Amino acid sequence: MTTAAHTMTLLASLILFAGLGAFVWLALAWVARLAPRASLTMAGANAALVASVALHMSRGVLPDALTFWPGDVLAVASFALLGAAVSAITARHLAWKPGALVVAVAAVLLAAVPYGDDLRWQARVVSLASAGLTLGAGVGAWRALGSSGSWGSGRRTPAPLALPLFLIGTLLLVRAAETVLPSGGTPDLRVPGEFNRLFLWTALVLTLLQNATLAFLLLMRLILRIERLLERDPLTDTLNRRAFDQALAHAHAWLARGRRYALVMIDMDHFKQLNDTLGHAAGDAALRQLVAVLQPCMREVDRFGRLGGEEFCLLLPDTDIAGAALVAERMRALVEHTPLRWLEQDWPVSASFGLAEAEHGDADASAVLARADAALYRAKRQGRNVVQP
Ligand SMILES: Nc1nc2c(ncn2[C@@H]2O[C@H](COP(=O)(O)OP(=O)(O)OP(=O)(O)O)[C@@H](O)[C@H]2O)c(=O)[nH]1
Repeated sequence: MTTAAHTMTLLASLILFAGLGAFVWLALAWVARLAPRASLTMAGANAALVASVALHMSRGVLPDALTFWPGDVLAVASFALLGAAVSAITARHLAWKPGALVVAVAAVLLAAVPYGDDLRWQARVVSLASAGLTLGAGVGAWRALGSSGSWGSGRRTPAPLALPLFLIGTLLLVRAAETVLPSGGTPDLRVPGEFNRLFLWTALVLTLLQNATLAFLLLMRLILRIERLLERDPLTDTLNRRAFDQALAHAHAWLARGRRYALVMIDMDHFKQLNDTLGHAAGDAALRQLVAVLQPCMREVDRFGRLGGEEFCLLLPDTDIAGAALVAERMRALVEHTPLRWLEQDWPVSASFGLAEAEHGDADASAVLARADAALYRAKRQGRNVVQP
């Protein structure tokens, strides 16, 4: 049989868990400086939950004006903060406005009906608002995780990571539904009863799960960021040599299974002269501009890397040399017509292009790369600003 001591112990455990959660998130934000905005918001979500449950437990001990309405508003605020933290981690933008709006509406609705013996209206408002916020956060996280290039990483992350948020939202909906059932128990969580006992046990587990989910999302984001740093050239944000070689080896492995590919080797013309005349900073700007100008000519499946200096290479899967020539010619014309704006003057820029298509006789990708390089060399010999197959 459930006694009042049982439910009070469960409520105290909830305070302990959420309090610990708040402490850990604060440490992550202040000591480890790990996603400080999201971590602080999660600390806030846990702290609001602690305050809300503590006020709930103090009903009848502290003045009603302090424990009822403020406690309920804090409960909704806790879920609003959870939603904001999820957006800060998955979308890198602290979307606090929708949550603040829900808290404000809930606060008004809670104040609309006086707190008396029957607290079902208030329980309904708190549960529905919190469920809406949590499910909203779940949908946001699901979308952000599942979209290609999630978190700017260029690859998909498993959307089901957002599932715990749906679980918590559903539990809150059940709590709201319970208040409309004729058999529904009292919404006062201190009162002993099977439903309250079950609800509090589940809430305990889900509080842990909620914190673990957010911590896991944060870890995932960190891993993706490190992966990105490892494979990107810091100046131009294209693939670095190692990552490009990997992509190339992968494409070459598919050649045996009938999937062709072509390479476009790109090298800026007279880059040393530009560097010497305008300085290294202008050279860097020219390289970044070159990448920005070329990017619209690429498909999502193409891989673009910086091989070194002012030399780049574009890998075009499922493309023959004629297709590569079309792309390269479009790129050449775009580069030629986009001068570098430096010191309020336009400086002409151009690039040379060498092409190669993978052939079944190519032992490995370096043979294809060598042919593209040789073609590029011919393009330079021809006077530059040309495409050479
Ligand atoms: N600003 C800048 N310059 C770089 C970078 N990496 C390499 N360089 C410079 O790029 C220049 C390359 O010069 P070259 O290989 O002679 O090429 P080029 O002057 O373009 O000559 P062609 O390719 O024959 O037209 C050198 O001066 C390098 O110092 C970089 O990241 N930033």
